[in-house]
Amino acid sequence: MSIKIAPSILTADFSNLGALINKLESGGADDIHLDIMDGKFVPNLTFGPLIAASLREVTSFPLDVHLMVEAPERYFSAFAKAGVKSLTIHSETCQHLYRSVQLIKEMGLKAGVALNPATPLSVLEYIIQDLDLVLIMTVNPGWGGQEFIPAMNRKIRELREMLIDSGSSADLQVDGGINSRTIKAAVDCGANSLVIGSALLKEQDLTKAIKDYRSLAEEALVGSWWHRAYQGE
Ligand SMILES: O=C(CO)[C@@H](O)[C@H](O)COP(=O)(O)O
Ligand SMILES: [Fe+2]
Repeated sequence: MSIKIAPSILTADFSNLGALINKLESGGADDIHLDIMDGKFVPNLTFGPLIAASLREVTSFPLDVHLMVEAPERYFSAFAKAGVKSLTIHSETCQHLYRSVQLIKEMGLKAGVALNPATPLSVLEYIIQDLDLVLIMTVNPGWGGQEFIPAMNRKIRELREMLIDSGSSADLQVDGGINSRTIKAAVDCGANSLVIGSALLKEQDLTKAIKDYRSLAEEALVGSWWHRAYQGE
């Protein structure tokens, strides 16, 4: 199981997005995390598939889409046409979560499910084997720059146990408030994919910052309780 660093561009200077993406790519990030908000499921409003398609023009970097929108199925095909790699939908927004996951996979994309802080892991019980990624919200969705909710570490640990028990090698992604103070405990508990927004984008030297975050996370991974379960993969 490898560590993945997925910068979120939510707090970026949007007048200069192409240049930022190129810097993150050459700086060694694994994916770019795109936060799509509809002003309904979450109060904030961001952008949609057109921006994803424009970014696709300037980079071949994997685009990882986090859909914080009601009835997300309405946008699957537009994002697929925009050339994104993965779509992560919130369980709270889907009447038919299983069907929505299948639709994403039928479009040839990786499928993820995100859970708000208060949503129990039990919603994943009968679907976990179909997922490429599970995203644990470690803040309330809607804005960058919030504080990590400490109670989420137990949830991360319990989800990692579920993934191991079901033989799944899906990524366990954490999103919200990840920084140099919180990254170690999140990986210790079971996270391997780290969305980092404001803490990363405030750095002058993005290459160094990505490298430093990766080192902190890899060190925590090697010392973690769950690392050995994936050896030999
Ligand atoms: O999905 C979200 C917020 O809803 C995130 O992707 C944040 O944008 C991460 O930003 P930081 O908490 O790292 O600043
Ligand atoms: Fe996100």
